Amino acid sequence: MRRNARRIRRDGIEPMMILSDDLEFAPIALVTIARGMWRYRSELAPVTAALLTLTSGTILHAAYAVWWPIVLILAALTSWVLAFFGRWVNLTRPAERGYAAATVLLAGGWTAAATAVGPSAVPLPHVLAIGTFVTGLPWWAHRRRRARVRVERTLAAWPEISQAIGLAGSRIQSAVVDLWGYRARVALARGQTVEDVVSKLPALESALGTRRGAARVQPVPERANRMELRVIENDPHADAIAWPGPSVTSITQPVKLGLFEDGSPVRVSLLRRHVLVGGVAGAGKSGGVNVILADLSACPDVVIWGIDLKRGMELLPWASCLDRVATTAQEAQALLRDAVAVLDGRADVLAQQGQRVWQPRPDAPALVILIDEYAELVDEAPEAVRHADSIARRGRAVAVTLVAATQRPSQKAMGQGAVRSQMDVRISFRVRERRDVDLILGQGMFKAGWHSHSLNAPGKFLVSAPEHDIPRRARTFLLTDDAVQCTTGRHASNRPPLDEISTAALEATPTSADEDAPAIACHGHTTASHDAENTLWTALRDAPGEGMSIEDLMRQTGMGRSWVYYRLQEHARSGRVAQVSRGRWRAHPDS
Ligand SMILES: Nc1ncnc2c1ncn2[C@@H]1O[C@H](COP(=O)(O)OP(=O)(O)OP(=O)(O)O)[C@@H](O)[C@H]1O
Repeated sequence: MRRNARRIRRDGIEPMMILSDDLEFAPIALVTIARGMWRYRSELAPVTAALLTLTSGTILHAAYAVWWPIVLILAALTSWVLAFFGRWVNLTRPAERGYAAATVLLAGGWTAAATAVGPSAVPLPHVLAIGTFVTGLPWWAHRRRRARVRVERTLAAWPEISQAIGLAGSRIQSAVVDLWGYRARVALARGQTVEDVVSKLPALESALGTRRGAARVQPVPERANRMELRVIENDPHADAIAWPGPSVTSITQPVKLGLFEDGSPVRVSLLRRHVLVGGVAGAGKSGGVNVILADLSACPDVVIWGIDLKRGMELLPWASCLDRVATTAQEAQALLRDAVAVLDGRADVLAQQGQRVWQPRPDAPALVILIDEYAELVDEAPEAVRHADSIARRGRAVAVTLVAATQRPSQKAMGQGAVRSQMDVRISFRVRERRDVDLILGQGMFKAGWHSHSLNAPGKFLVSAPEHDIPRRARTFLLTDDAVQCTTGRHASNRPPLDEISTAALEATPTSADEDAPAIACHGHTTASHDAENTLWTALRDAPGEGMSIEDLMRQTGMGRSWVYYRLQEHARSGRVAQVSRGRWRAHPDS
C-alpha cells in the first residue's frame, strides 16, 4: 500500500485519499469487495451457483456418498417441474423454462456424480468450470434480467434522488420492469402530494438519468400518499398504430380510440355525451375524428350528421355513411337548426310518454353531429352557434350530441356560449402553450399533471372523461385513405334513417329561405325537395328490372338517406313502388 502511495506521488498525481499506516487495510478491502459482490450479485449468480454446487458435492461425498441416486432423481424431478410448471414461478417464456430445467439437470447431475466419486475426480472439475461458463452465457445476455438489475440499481439510489429533488422521506415500495420501461409504486412522505411530484418531473427525470419526457406520475386513487412512477424507455407509440377495424356495433358500447402506453385500449363511451377535440394544426384532431366516425359508422343505432366548413375536405370521404353533410355556413346553420327541431320533437314525445331518456335503437337512433373546426362555424355562422349551444345544454337525454373539433377552444372560438362547459369528454392532442391545456381539458388540469403541451407526435392525446380521470398518454389509431374507403363501402348500405318522431319534427319545422340552400344531403323540407321528389319518381319509373339501390337514388336526387328512405316507404305503402330485392327499388309497372 505504501509502495502504491509512493508511486502515485512519483507520477506527480495528487492522491485523493491518504491511508495512514494505522488504518486497518484488510477490513476496508473486505467491505469493499463484499459491497462489490452484493452490487454485482446478479452478474455473479452463475459463479455463486457453481460454488454452491461444488460445496454440496463435497459435503455429500464426505458424509452420504451412497445417496447419489436420490440426488439424481431429485434433480430430474425438479427439472421436469420447472419445464412444465415454470410459469408459476414467473418463467413466462418457453425458452426461460427450458433454460432453467437444463441448468438444474446439469447442476443436479454434476452433484450426483460428485457425491458418488468425489468433486475432484477427473473430469468433474473441468465439467463444472465449462458448465458454469456455458450456462452463464444466456444468463448474462438475458435482456429482461439486465433491465431489472439496471432498474434496481437506479431505484436503490432513491433516498439520494428524493433528497435532491425535494421529496425527502418518500420510499419505493415495489418496482416492475416491462417491455417499455419500468413502473414503481412510491410511498410519499407525510404532507407530500402527487401534485408536488408532478411539478418536479423535469428534476426527477434528470435525477433518474432518463430522456426528457420519459417519466409519468399517476395517483393511486385509493391512497393520497401513494403514486405510481412510470418511466418509458422504449416509446410504445413510436410507430403509427393501424386501425384494427370497428370496435363496436352499437353506440351504447364504448368506442376504442387508440392505445395507452401500456398497450391497453382507450375506450370511451359516446352515448349521451358531447365531445371536445382540441390541439394545434397537424396534431391529429381529424385523425381522431376519423376513428370516432369509423366506429360510429358501424353502429346501426346512430345517425351521423357532419359540418365541415373546410369545403368538406375532412368529412366528404365519409359522405356515404353520413345522413347529412353541411359544407357552407348556410347549410351548417340549417343543419343545426334541424338538430334542435329533432331534439325538441323527441323531448315532446318523451314527455308525453312519461319517459326521461331516449334509448337508441336501429329504429330510434341516436343523432351525433360532428363539427370539424368549430371556430370556423363561430366566425362564419354565428347564428348556428345558438343552436349548438341549445344542443349542448339539452341534447343528452334525447341522444342528440355534438363532437366538436377545434384548434384552440378559447371562449371566443367557442362562441361565448355554454358549449365548452357542456363537453363531457375532452380529448387533447398536442397544444402549443401550457394554458391551452386548461382551455381544452378544463381549469386546473395542467397543474394536475395533464401535460398535453409535451405530447411529441401526431395522434398522441390525453383523454378526460368520467371513466378517465388520470393523465395517461395514448395514441389514436391511424386510418389510411384505403381504410376509410373500405369502411364506408362496408357500412354505407346499413346506415339507418332518422326515426319517424324525428322526421315528423323536421317536417313540422318552419324553414327560413336564407338557411335552406340545398345541402349535400338534407331532409324533405328543403326548397329542393319538390324537384327531388320528381327526380326520384322518374328514376324509379325508369329503373331497370333489378331496381335502383338507395345510393343510386341518393345520387340522382341529391338528397339524404333518410329522405330517400321515407319517400320509398311512403310510395311502398300506397303501392306505387316495390322492393325488387334487398335494398333495390323500382316503380310498380301498373303505377
Ligand atoms: N394516430 C396517428 N398516428 C400517426 N400519424 C398520425 C396520427 N394522426 C395523425 N397523424 C399524422 O399527422 C398528420 C396530421 O393529422 P391531422 O390532419 O389529423 O391533424 P389536425 O390536427 O386535424 O390538423 P388540422 O387542424 O390542420 O386539420 C396526418 O397527415 C397524419 O400523417
